[in-house]
Amino acid sequence: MTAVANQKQSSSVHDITDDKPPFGSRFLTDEAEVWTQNAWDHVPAPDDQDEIISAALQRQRNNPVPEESQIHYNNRPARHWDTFYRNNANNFFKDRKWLHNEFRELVRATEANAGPVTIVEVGCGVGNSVFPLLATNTNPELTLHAFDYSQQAIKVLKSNPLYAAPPTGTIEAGVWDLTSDTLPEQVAPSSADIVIMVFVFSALHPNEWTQAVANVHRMLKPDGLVLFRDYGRYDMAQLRFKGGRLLDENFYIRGDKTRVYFFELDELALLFTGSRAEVQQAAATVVTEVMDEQADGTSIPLAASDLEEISVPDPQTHPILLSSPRPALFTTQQLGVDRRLLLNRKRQVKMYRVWMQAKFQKRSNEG
Ligand SMILES: C[S@@+](CC[C@H](N)C(=O)[O-])C[C@H]1O[C@@H](n2cnc3c(N)ncnc32)[C@H](O)[C@@H]1O
Repeated sequence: MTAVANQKQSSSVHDITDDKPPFGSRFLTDEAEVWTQNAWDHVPAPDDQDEIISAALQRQRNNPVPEESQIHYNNRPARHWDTFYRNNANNFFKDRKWLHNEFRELVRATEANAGPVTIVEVGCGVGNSVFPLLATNTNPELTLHAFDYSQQAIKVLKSNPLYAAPPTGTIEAGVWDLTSDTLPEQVAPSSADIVIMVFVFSALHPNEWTQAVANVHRMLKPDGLVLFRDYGRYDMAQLRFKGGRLLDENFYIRGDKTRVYFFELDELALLFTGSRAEVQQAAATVVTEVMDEQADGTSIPLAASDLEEISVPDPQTHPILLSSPRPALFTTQQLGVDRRLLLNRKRQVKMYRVWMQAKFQKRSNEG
């Protein structure tokens, strides 16, 4: 299967989860029931997962991308996304209708009486996150800014009829590189209430992470929120990469020349909050949330091993994060692993997906 086809499959994964109960509330108690649904939450990986991971990493490390090609892929990556959107227009990613289920702040921000709210999406693509928000928005004082470094993506986004005539609120899109050293001119420092980052951070080179986080921090108001969702370590999409795709540890080039990184919890915590210690803190929060769900009867107990998996930071943190002290820019409101077993019932295929989901809040004492 080509990487593009792989990606298509991962896109359809999002379709399956649309309009379903939020993050972590469908639990598989009886293995015999497995084929009765399209998706289950927090399903531990199969017993032989360690061997599957080792074999995949070995295969990938044995045949990494040669250095001269790395330069080619990492140089002006936006053009590869331009090609991607020229080939796929708005037919690839489905609308992310689940976004407001996962992040209730988005529901509040789009209510009629919410008052002035500014939301910025970085790496918006063709608008699969902003248009569902705009379509259901009843807040006349909502301002949506959508940025992507692919000119082609922004062109397609602007051709959406909702862009020219939003039912209420305003939307403005533009070309901007999240890793540049200035903010987009439409967004003043400390002016955004919410920044949405959905499957964009994984497209950056690890060398670009620090600047990207600094930019997001700079555009947010004190106490403003980052709503984050992206690929997690050893997701099925990572393990499927064959030889000739590995750029750096956990960082790959797809067949269409777009890049993708697979994150671990402690990496995200270090990047946004500056310390590993917050990982344990944050992980404990996630565990509590899951247990609260049990208390009100909506779910059933997690396996102990699953909880442990959430609360122990992975030692394989990218070296770039350990090379110098990180500033404590944000606090963590949510940081968790969303593990889902997705089933293709027709083909009787099980897919173990791993996503990271987080809410980071800009420290109020920061300007
Ligand atoms: C996987 S797509 C996700 C698109 C959109 N967020 C969604 O949910 O459908 C990743 C997007 O990030 C954009 N992107 C990657 N690196 C970027 C950067 N440095 N600055 C701005 N956009 C970037 C790509 O052009 C692409 O549109």
